Amino acid sequence: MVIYNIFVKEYYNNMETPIANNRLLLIINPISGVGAKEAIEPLVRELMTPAGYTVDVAYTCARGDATRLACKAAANGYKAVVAAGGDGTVNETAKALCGTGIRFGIIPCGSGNGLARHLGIPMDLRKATKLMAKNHVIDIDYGSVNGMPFFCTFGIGFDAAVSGHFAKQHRRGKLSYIKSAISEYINFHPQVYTLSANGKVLTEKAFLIAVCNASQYGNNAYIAPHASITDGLLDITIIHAGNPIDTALVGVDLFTGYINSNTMINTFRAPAAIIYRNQTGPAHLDGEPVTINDTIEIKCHPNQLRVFTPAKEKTFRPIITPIENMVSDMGAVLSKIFITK
Ligand SMILES: Nc1ncnc2c1ncn2[C@@H]1O[C@H](COP(=O)(O)OP(=O)(O)OP(=O)(O)O)[C@@H](O)[C@H]1O
Repeated sequence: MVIYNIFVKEYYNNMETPIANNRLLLIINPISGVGAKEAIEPLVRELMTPAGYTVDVAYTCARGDATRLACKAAANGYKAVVAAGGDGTVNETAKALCGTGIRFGIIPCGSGNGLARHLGIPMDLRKATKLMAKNHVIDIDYGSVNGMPFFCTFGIGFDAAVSGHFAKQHRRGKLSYIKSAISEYINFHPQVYTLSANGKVLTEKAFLIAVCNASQYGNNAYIAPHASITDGLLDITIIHAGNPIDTALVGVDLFTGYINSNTMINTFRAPAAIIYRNQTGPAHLDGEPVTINDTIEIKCHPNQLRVFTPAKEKTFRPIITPIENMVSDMGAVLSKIFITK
């Protein structure tokens, strides 16, 4: 912790004078995911320097650091900011960059990496960095909930309960998510929500309501498989409360990409929505637990964040895309083992 504090202090000292050239700030969250982070800094220097960037590096010490660092970089004329972490780090960093035109890069090393996966950014760290070095960018939408931005998904109900449980775990990574989901399911009670969008109002007892800018929660769990991140709309998925067999089938469809055809689901697109519930309670923004009001105002903000992405956008195909992504994940794990050896 002391070492990381020194890193942040050094970075702030270096930023006393405004910088006007092609500076890139790499923000590394040392506790995200389960992998070691030592290789990231040299990798980014090696690949982004020939791409025309001068690389500065800062490590986060606590929640909120990535936002403070990215704000400072924006104020000091940095041209690109890269977050190495999971969706929480991506959220904290990206929210400081919306509307600035500063290029935002993701090196996915979190537990879920939902936004990176949606954008087609490789899970292999070298491949993800090589992709940034190609300098291809698009402007993506983001969503807000009572003024708080999210880039991947926002949810209330079961997914919020899982993110609350996950945040208390000492170990991060996929396995901790699975453990949290099982332990929350046992005591979970669905609530009644009233949702108003596109001039219609509906009231129902739901297992969860997910509002999606991107197609997945992370770990290839496709809660809105056909969501576009550049259409100015949010995909709203309501999962009805059902019995354990219904829920298990929704779970299967979540990973095969067929959730939209499951009879327990109601899904639609809207540029904005309001959800009412009986009381203030838990929710999650990009997997980070928050407590929010009984009245939840949701909006889409089109084309606000400039992100490094692959040049070609892939169309989602049920079964095929999940299998392709699983294979590519295995490749990333193997390459990690190979590099550390
Ligand atoms: N040095 C630190 N010590 C403790 N927490 C930190 C530190 N730096 C950042 N954080 C917080 O760690 C949390 C988790 O980070 P992040 O979401 O990137 O990883 P993850 O949860 O493993 O991945 P994902 O969100 O993809 O599931 C964030 O809320 C972030 O604010």
